Order: sequence, then structure tokens, then C-alpha cells
Amino acid sequence: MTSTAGAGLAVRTLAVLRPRWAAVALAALLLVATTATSLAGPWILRYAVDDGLVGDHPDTGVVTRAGLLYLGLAVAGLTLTRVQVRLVGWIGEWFVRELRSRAADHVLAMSVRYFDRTPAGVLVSRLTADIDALQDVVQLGIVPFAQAVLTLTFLAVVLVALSWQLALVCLLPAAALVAATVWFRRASRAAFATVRDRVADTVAALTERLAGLRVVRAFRQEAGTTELLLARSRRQLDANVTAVRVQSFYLAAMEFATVGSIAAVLAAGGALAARDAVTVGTLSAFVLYLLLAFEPVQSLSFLVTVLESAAAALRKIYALLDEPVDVPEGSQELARTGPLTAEGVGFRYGDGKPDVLRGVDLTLRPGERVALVGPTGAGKSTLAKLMARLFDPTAGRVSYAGVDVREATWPALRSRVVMVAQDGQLTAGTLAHNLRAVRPGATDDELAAALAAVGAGNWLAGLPDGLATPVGEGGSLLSAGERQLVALARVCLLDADVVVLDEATSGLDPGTERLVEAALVAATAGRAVLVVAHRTSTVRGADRVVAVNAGGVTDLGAPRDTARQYLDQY
Ligand SMILES: Nc1ncnc2c1ncn2[C@@H]1O[C@H](COP(=O)(O)OP(=O)(O)OP(=O)(O)O)[C@@H](O)[C@H]1O
Repeated sequence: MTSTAGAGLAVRTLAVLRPRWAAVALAALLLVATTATSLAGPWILRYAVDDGLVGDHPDTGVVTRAGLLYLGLAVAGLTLTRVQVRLVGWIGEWFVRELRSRAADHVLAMSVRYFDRTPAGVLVSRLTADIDALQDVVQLGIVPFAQAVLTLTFLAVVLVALSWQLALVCLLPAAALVAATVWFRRASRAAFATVRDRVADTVAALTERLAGLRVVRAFRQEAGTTELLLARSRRQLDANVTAVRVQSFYLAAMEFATVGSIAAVLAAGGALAARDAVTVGTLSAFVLYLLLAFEPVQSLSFLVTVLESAAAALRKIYALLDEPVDVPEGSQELARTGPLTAEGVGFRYGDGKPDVLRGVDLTLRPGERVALVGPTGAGKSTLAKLMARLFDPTAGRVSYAGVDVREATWPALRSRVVMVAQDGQLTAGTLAHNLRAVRPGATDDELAAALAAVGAGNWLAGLPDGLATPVGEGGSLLSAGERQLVALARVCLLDADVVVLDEATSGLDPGTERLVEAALVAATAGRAVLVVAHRTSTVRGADRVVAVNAGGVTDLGAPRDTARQYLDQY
């Protein structure tokens, strides 16, 4: 992590925390106070030794006062620590929740194209693992890190204040310790990276051989396999031994620096005390402070690693938040009704990809029913999605009642134009849950009425659990026909002016097909419909047929017999 990148991350994180600045400031104050109280002990000891014990007349009053002061500060420190831990925990929870909701909102604002491009696993990992990784870090990483840095800063000041001569004596061992710590960080990171690689190698070899066990058996490769696994294990062991060696060297260096500096301080302190340049109390306090310094130095090297992984997670989350929304919301309201028009629309799936559509002009008038036909892969679904603004064209524009759909607010656009995929878009949950997805406030009666409107009233009545019937992931517990009926009931609930339908390609038995046809007519009565037609009956029921081919569109007019010949090609 470069320091500028780290600073940028910190500034951005503080910006996220701004609404909770008072709590953050209080937590920082508490941190300073608790760190200061945790370092008061040796100073009190110095007071007790110098003013109470050393000299010809030991003063037990001073010692008692020192004891009480120590006790009081310890109790105050523990109490403040409790408050600080709870406060930091609360800030951490808030921060993580805030990030999760911002990231979720951001992802939800993206177009379906974004989800095509971005593997679901990556998004799930951003919204769960990466964000959860931060939760622990707040309490177990940032606070101890700040504590260690504060402790070392306080100690540097206190040691110099106690005796600058003794502080000078400690400089050399301290420099050696810092050098050892820097070396350790670098060496241990490399050593542990090697260990992880070697473990991955072993696991890969094992998985590969286990998966291909039949081949191993068939070609009598057992001996070779064992040898390979042994070799991988040996390499893993070697890497572990190196990592442990690095660690033991560092611990030895730490011990050496501790013992070395205490010995040097005692030797120098003895000489200084003999000349009355330092008191016995000062020397004792100094040594105790030195002992307190090594723990934070050691933990810093570990904490930096923890913070680095948190920074990596944060960076990924901020990168997600920085991705521009590819279907940004506009601010215009829309007229109650009007034509849905494509003007010179062109589209390609990504830079360098071929144009799927070029210069397409198409108008869907209020109440009109247009069927899109064309060979597979011609771009019918793409055009339908552009008309419903599931994503935006790369050229030209789509407008509703004269307003570019990019300028419209989402509530305005979604109450006018909706896209319904007939065989998809059902999620695990009950029938009611799936219907309410499009109108959250709908009552059970309204849901039942919508199903009845598409001719599925008897079906509903026959379900033992009625609206509480689970539909399974993707509607897997329903038949293809039932899924389509539910999707069409949703259209009734939505009550939009324009319905864009991608007709299911899966074949239905003739009885069900008639049911679905009737449902389609019922659900779309009085609305404009743009349907990607895969059934001849749908084409026949249209007012106008438009063929999509070679990136353009041809208006075939009403589905009369003249058009019929053309349609037969598809
Ligand atoms: N998400 C995508 N990423 C890249 N290319 C795509 C994507 N979706 C579709 N395409 C390509 O765009 C072209 C048009 O696809 P589209 O699905 O619009 O055709 P279609 O006419 O609806 O076909 P079908 O009748 O088979 O559903 C095809 O060449 C297809 O391979």
C-alpha cells in the first residue's frame, strides 16, 4: 500500500463516517485517555519510590496515596475502555451496514448488462465476504493499531521526559528493533506467500489425482502419484520451515533488543544514579516503560498485515461504488400515455463487438400490438430490452411520449413501460411473494383477482396452500405453463401502459398453449404490447408484424397472408 493510496482510503473512509463524526471523535478521545491511563503505572511507582521509600524516613502516606492513585486510574481506565470498546463496536457496525447498503443500492441501480458482465460470485463476495472482513478489522485491527501507535508515541515522550540520557542509550537497540521489524514484515510476507502457494500446489495435485483416480488405477500410476504427492508435501514442509525460521529469528531479535536495552539502561542508569543525575525511582520507571514498549512494536508488524487486508477489501468495495451506473436515472416525469419510439437505435455488446442493431426506427403506438419476428440471434430480444430500458442504446434514442427514456425517473418509466420475461423471473418463495414482487402493497384478494384475470383462478383454487404455495428456485416447482400464467398475472398487477414481452420459446402442450394465449390476451388488453414472438398464434394476434434481420427492422404490416410467406422463413 503506498502512503498516498492509504491516505486516500483513510480520507474516503472518514467521509463515509462523517454522519457519525461525534461518535468517532469521542472514541478517539477515549482511546487517548485509556492509553494514557494504561501507561500511568511506572510514573506512579517513580513517585512512590522517590518520595516515599528512598531516603532516611520512608513515608508510608506517599506509598498509600500512590497505591490508591494507581487503583483509581486502573478502575477509570477499565471503565473507559469498556465504553470505548462498545462505542467502536457500534461505529464499526454502522460503517459496515452503511457500506453494505450503499454497495447494494449501487448494484441494484445497474443495468442487466452489468449483471451479464459481472459474475454473480464477485458481487456476492463484495457484498458479503469483503464487507464482513471489515467488521472484525474495526475492533481487532484499527483500535489495537491506533493503541500501539499512541502507546509508542507516549512512551517516546515519557522516556525523554524521564531522562534524555537514558533515552539516548536506548536509541541503538530501538533502531535495531525497528530494522528487524521492517525486515520481518518483508521476509514473513514472502515466506507466508510461498507457504500459501505450496499448499495450493499440494491441494491441486491431490484434487487432480483424486478426480482422476480411475485413470490412475487403470494405468497403474499409483507409485507415480504417491511420489508426486510426497514431493509436493516436502516442498510445503520446506516453505513452512522457512516461515518458522523467519519468525524465530525475529522473536530472538526482539528478546535480544529487550535484554540489550535494559542492560544498557541499567549500566548507564547506575552510573548516572551514582552521580545523582537520575533517581532510583526514575531508573525503575524507565525500565518498566521499556518493557512496555516491546509489545506494541511486535503487534504493529502483525496489525499492519491485518490492516492491509482490510484496505484491500475496502479498495474493492470503493471500486464497486465508483463504477458509474450504466443506466442513470433521469428527473423528468412522463405523460400518462404516448408512443414508445426507437429513433436511429444502434447497439453493440461492448467495444470492439459487432453491431447487433443499426439505425433502427420503430414506433409502438398506444394500445397497439406489435410482434417482433426474425431469425435466431437477429437481435429481437436486444431491441425489446432497449425499448424497456433494461439498458441503453449505443446510438440513437428510445423515447416515451417524446421524452428520451434516459431523462425519465424510474417510477415514471416503470409505471408506463415494463418488460416481462414469461418463463423466468420467478424466485424461490411463495406464489404471493412472487406476485407481490411487482406490487408490494397488493392484498391477497388483488393477487387472486390478477390470477383469475388471466384464467388461472381454478388453478389457484386447486392449490392446497393457495397463494402460500412455494414456487421453487426459478419457479422450478411449477410447470412451464403455470410459470407463464404467473408472469402474465404480474402484468395485470403492474397495470403499465406498455408491456414488452419476450415470449417463451419452450413448447407447451396444445391445451396449455391455448390457456396461455388467452391469458396473454387478457393480461395485455387495452395496453400497447411489443412481443418477441415465437408462436404463430402470437403473430396472428398482432396488429402489426416487424421483422428484425441483419441489424435492421422491416415493417411487414398486418399479419395477412402476404406477410405469412415471409414469416414462414423463421
Ligand atoms: N449478453 C450478451 N453479450 C454479448 N452478446 C450478446 C448478449 N446477448 C445477446 N448477444 C448477441 O447479440 C445478438 C442478438 O441476440 P438476441 O438475443 O437479441 O437475438 P434474438 O433475435 O432475440 O435471438 P433468439 O430468437 O434466439 O432469442 C446475438 O448474436 C447474440 O449472440
